[in-house]
Amino acid sequence: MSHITVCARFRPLSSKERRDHGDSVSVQSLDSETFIFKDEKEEDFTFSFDRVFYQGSEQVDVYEFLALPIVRDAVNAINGTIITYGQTGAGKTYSMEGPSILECDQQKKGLLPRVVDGLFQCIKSSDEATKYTIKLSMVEIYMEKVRDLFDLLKDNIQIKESKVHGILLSGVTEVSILDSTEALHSLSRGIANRAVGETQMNMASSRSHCVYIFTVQQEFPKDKRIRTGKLILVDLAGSEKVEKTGAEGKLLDEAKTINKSLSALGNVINALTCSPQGRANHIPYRDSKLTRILQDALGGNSRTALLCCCSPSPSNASESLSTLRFGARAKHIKASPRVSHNDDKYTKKHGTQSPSKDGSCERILNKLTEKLDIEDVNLLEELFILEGIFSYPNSVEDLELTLEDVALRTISSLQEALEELTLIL
Ligand SMILES: Nc1ncnc2c1ncn2[C@@H]1O[C@H](COP(=O)(O)OP(=O)(O)OP(=O)(O)O)[C@@H](O)[C@H]1O
Repeated sequence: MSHITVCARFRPLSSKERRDHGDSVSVQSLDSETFIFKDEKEEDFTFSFDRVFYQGSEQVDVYEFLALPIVRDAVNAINGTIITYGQTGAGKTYSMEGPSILECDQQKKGLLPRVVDGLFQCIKSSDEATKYTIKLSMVEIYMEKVRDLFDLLKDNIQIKESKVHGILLSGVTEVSILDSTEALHSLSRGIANRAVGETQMNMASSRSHCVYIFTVQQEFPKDKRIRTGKLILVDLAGSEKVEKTGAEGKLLDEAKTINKSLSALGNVINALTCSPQGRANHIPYRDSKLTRILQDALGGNSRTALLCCCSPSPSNASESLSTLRFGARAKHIKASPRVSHNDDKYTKKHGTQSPSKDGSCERILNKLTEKLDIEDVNLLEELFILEGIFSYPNSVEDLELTLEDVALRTISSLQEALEELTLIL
């Protein structure tokens, strides 16, 4: 079963497009899921998506279909990702933010402010005893560097991987948000910082990927159990081809980097799509910062929604066609979301991922082989794998993450042992 929701959205014609081509459009609706698209050579292509939002569509419809199920899941510790894809000017930011985060009429509010409202509404209607904490981080990926939008001095954030928390942005600012108003002010601050950075670097927002990360933590007072759901929204850089931008020098470098990271995204999607059922083949997440940040999101423990934004005008037909093809390919991703417990017992029970030993394990085991029986070594190896200690720390942060992983797993083992004892007594 596929857990990626792929939708297409056509924005209204712009005044320039109207001037150039009058009211003519390349898209002919068949129903709410299927349409015929006419390319530059007047050839017809039929596309089917989970939902198609035509020119007159409302922001609320996009939110309710695409985002609301993911928001509900995030509050229940299932990770979620919402991505807007398309050429510059296709409506990605309009769909994501609306005309403005802080000041815009209710009807035009974009996904972000609606997601914020949705999160707090879900929390309000959930079990009162459960304690929720929501944190927000905002980063921008520009020229393969990750910049903290709440602290512009942190302009080269490193991406780390923890067995418990999955993909992490090392040292990124996390802002605690207590209600919708506070969240919107924080988002607006991040967006304003993005503009400041752009001026500093002489760059346009369409040339970078903007990533919004909401971390929703649940604490159950009865047993102090903690579950975390991560909700990531990504407003991608424009997907137009390099040659069409007519770029030179720095602009050409930017365009190439964007194309590289978007094709890395395409390659990851392809690898996931082509993976034989139940067989783990190599997924090239490490080929770009974007795919690395989205690793958890695309690879399994998440629900993902992709909004393919297009211009309906014949003047943009070739770019719209490539956006739609990207979406059609993504539709084949197979992923199974799971609840993010802060231990890996679930994974073990369900057998979705088994830790593999890497060089550090091998090094220690080789050394031990010299002194111990092969049976002892085999037992140790089993222990390594069970404990999931398989990454050799190459920095203090890595070491801290590994220790935290082990500590959390130990705590949860103790909790489980205590539960079992309580049942016996
Ligand atoms: N659904 C829509 N309804 C009304 N106006 C829209 C819609 N989508 C986009 N627009 C308008 O079209 C223009 C371009 O949209 P937008 O800035 O969202 O594009 P974009 O894909 O984010 O481009 P960039 O890559 O430059 O960020 C804006 O003026 C926006 O207000």
